[in-house]
Formats: sequence, structure tokens, C-alpha cells
Amino acid sequence: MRSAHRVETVRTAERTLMARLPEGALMQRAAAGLAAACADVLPRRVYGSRVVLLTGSGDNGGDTLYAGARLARRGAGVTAVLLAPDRTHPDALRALLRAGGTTTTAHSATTPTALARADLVLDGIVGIGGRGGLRPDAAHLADLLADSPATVVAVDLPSGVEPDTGEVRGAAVRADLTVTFGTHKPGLLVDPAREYAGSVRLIDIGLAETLPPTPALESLQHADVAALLPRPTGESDKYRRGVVGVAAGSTRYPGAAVLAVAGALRGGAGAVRYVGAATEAVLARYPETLVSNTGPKKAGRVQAWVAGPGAGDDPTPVAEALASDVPVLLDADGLRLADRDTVRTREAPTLMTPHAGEAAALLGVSREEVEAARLTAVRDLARAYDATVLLKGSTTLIATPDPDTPVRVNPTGTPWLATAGSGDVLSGLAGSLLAAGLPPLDAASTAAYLHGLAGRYAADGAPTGAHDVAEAIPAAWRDITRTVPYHP
Ligand SMILES: NC(=O)C1=CN([C@@H]2O[C@H](COP(=O)(O)OP(=O)(O)OC[C@H]3O[C@@H](n4cnc5c(N)ncnc54)[C@H](OP(=O)(O)O)[C@@H]3O)[C@@H](O)[C@H]2O)[C@@H](O)CC1
Ligand SMILES: Nc1ncnc2c1ncn2[C@@H]1O[C@H](COP(=O)(O)OP(=O)(O)O)[C@@H](O)[C@H]1O
Ligand SMILES: [K+]
Repeated sequence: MRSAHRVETVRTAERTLMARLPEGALMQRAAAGLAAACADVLPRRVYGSRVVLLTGSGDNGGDTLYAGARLARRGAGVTAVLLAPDRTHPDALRALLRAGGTTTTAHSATTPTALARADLVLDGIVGIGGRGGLRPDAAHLADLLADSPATVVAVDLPSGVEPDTGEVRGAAVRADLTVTFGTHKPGLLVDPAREYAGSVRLIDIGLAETLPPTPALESLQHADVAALLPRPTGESDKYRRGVVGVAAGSTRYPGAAVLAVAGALRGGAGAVRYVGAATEAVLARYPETLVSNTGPKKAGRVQAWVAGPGAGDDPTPVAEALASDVPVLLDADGLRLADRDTVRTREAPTLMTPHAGEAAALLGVSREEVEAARLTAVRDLARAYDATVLLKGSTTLIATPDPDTPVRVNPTGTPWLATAGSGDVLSGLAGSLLAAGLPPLDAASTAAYLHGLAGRYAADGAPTGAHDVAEAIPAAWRDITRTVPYHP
């Protein structure tokens, strides 16, 4: 499990840890890890390389200067561009100068050339102390840096991104690598900031000792998903494995039903029951589907419903699914047609899977607002509907209405998934995992993980269709569970 903590939490943990350590020890740990990461990404050896340090007046600048001093001692030519020369971390600056480094300022005539000729630039303008968009001097440096061919390493965070939310409100540094200390910050995992961070390396500075066990965000890894995926035992039969009902598709959109069933068949439920207007299309492709001409109410027992993909304007099937006492996944038209109070007052759980446009419509804001502040949007929606919400898109997030439960971030997504119908596959898959007995948060996050991996396998660097994604789910599943012993 990868986890991220908010700034306030990091500050508290940092204070407690600092009190146990000699002065300056934490910064030295951070700087040592940072310098080692820089040596790794330098295109050639450290000796003789040209390194520029963008240095703000806080401790983020301090880390950067100490790391620069370490690189200078190994023979790099190091220049620090000081944003506030009279307020720069004094000890760290002395260390750099003693190691042979030099300094200049943001508006010096030599700064653009230094950036253009650098092999490596460290962004130490601001870290977790940054608030709001970058100020003009700092934004000027970020602009100059955008034109430099140098490898850019962001220190703790790319300067200009909001650490706690992943919002980017103006100029920000775009890094190839972010070296972060102690724990991930939410912004490093959530778009749009995640895009600015490049790859992320976590340096252990001992902070785990004093951080609280529950993070703000968590990201499942292979082993976590493997432990959650349902697997049949000797006692299993098709009913015990769970039956998932799919109320989807219409005469206009029969394909949505086929794709939702395609996902559902590969999600661990023992049977898929389909109700809707696309019976023929579903049976033609998947003869194993149980079909019924009635609505969800009379369709027979299921352990979870998926309602809405391509379903059209008839509110009845959605209302009937919501009236049941089993978990319901609402997607696409189902999100639009569901009555909010009904969702809020249901006894059984509801899982909603909107993309940014659908989330915006439900929240009464613009799509751009949702995309700029995905974390806020997913939390707001979960609270408003008292439901678990999976917000799809460039970073897929899953939130429950409980503010103390970490929001899950899916790490496997790929933009190749942005293809018509792939959301239908996801809703079938997640519904199937609900029917197999996973709680909504786990069903949603394991489904997103499998779906992202399947998207990667299906695309493999070339465009792919949603049905290919569905067909790649078993390979993704096998890859995840391969390392976990299993003898059915
Ligand atoms: N936590 C840990 O365990 C450890 C933390 N460590 C390190 O400490 C860092 C935090 O240091 P920090 O608290 O000094 O804040 P920091 O990020 O340098 O920012 C403050 C500076 O930014 C400026 N500034 C603010 N907003 C701005 C803007 N929009 N645009 C431009 N400037 C802006 C602000 O200016 P001022 O308001 O003072 O004029 C001030 O100069 C952390 O990220 C990590 O690197 C490690 O050493 C070891 C362990
Ligand atoms: N830029 C992106 N990066 C990663 N995944 C994406 C991106 N854009 C879309 N996706 C994923 O593709 C799927 C599209 O679902 P959706 O928007 O419901 O499409 P449809 O309604 O056509 O099925 C979702 O799983 C979403 O997370
Ligand atoms: K930084």
C-alpha cells in the first residue's frame, strides 16, 4: 500500500520526530537521499556535471542547498539561484559555498544561460510550505525552466502545486522526478499535480515512526489487490459466488449492455443476470448470461445490481434496483435517473461511478471545476449521496462518505482507456465484485485496478476497443494473483 498524508499531519509528525533527534538531522537525511537520487538521474557522472539549484527561503531551499553541497563535493559545478538572498537558509548556504558552489539571483542576466546549459536543475523553491500560485519571481523561474533541456528534480513537491489537493493554480514546475520525504503528499498522486511531478521517489527519513496509521490517501498495490480478489473454494457453487444483475442497455445503446455484461462475467460473480432491451445482443455475444424480460424487481435474486449504462430515459429499472436490499452500482444514465434521497436513505450500500462530466452535473458545478479539484469533488459527492463514489478519469479516485476513511487512488490507469464503452466494462466488473461480497470501497478500487491493468494489456501501446479491455481482464487478474498461493 502506498499512502499520502496531508501537510498538517506531516508537520505534526515532523515536530515529534525532530524532538527526538539532534538538530538538523532530518534535513541531512532528506538531503542525502536527494543527492543520491540526483546522482542516479544525471545523464553522465556527477564529476563535471552542471547543476543549478532553484532556492527559496524555506527549508525546501535548505534541503536543496545541502544536496547541492554534496554534489559539489563530488565534483559537480553547482550554482544556486537565490530567490531571497537575505533569507536563504544560512547553514545550508554556507555548506554549499564551502563545497565550492556559487550563487546568483532570479533576475541576474546569467540565470537564463545557466538554466539553458544545466544538466540537472533542482527545484527547491517551495515544498509543503507553498500556498496559492507561485509568486511572480518564482513563476519567472518556472517559465525559464520550461525552456531548459535539463533534467528537473523537484524537491519534496514540484513548486506551484497544492500539496493537499493536487490543484495547480498558475505557473508550476514540471519535473522529471520528484524526490519526496517521509511520506507521499496527496498532490503527488492526484491530477493535475501528479502530471507535474514526473516519477516519484520516496526517501525514508524515519517519519513513519511518528505518522498516524491512517493516511489521507492510499493507493493499492498488487499484493493488496491480490488479498482482496475473491476466489472460489471447494464449497463454492454459482449462487454462493454471487449473482450480479445488470440493468443496462436500450434499443438505442444495446452495446452498453454487452460491455457491462462482458465486465461482469470477468469479475468473480458466479452468474450474470441481465434485464433490459438488449437481450438478443447480450445472448448473441454471451450465451452464458441469464436473461429476463422483466425489470429488476421481478428478475430473481441477485447479490448486487448494476444500473444505468446505456439505459436511456426510463427511470423505473433504476428505481427498482434501488428499492432492492442489495448493493447497487449506479453508472451513466443511472446516475442521472437516481433520486438522491432514495440513495441517501437506502439500507444497502450504493456505489456511484461518474466521470467528471457526470460528477459535475450531480454537484451543479462545471466539468472543469471537477477536473481541477478531483479530490474535493469525489469527497463532496460521497457526502451528498451518502454513498461510495468512484470518480473516473485521468486519476481515478474512490471515496466513502466517512471523512476519516482514506480516499483510494488507482495507480494502474492509462489514457488508452479513454475509449467509448470502457466505463461500461468497469461498471460490470465492479458490480460483479460487489456481488461476490466485496464492500463497495474494495469492489470499486480492485475493479479500477484490474480495469487499468487490463487497459494497459489490451492497448500495449496501440489503440484498443472497450471489448478488448474486457477480454484482457483475466490476464490482469492472473498477473495480480500469480504470487499468492492458491489451490482450489
Ligand atoms: N516535513 C518534514 O518532515 C521535513 C521537511 N523538510 C523540508 O522542509 C520543507 C518545508 O519547509 P518550510 O516549512 O520552510 O516551507 P517551504 O516549503 O520551504 O516554503 C516556505 C517558503 O516558500 C515561500 N512561499 C510560500 N508560498 C509561496 C508561493 N506561492 N510562491 C513563492 N514562494 C512561496 C515562503 O516565502 P515567505 O512567505 O516566507 O516570504 C518561504 O520562503 C519540506 O517541503 C521539505 O523540503 C526536510 O528538510 C526534512 C523533513
Ligand atoms: N486520461 C485518462 N487516463 C486514464 N484513464 C482514463 C482517462 N480518460 C478516461 N479514462 C478511463 O476510461 C474509462 C472511461 O469511462 P467513461 O467515461 O464512463 O466512458 P464510456 O461512457 O464511454 O464507457 C474510465 O475507466 C476512465 O477512468
Ligand atoms: K519544490
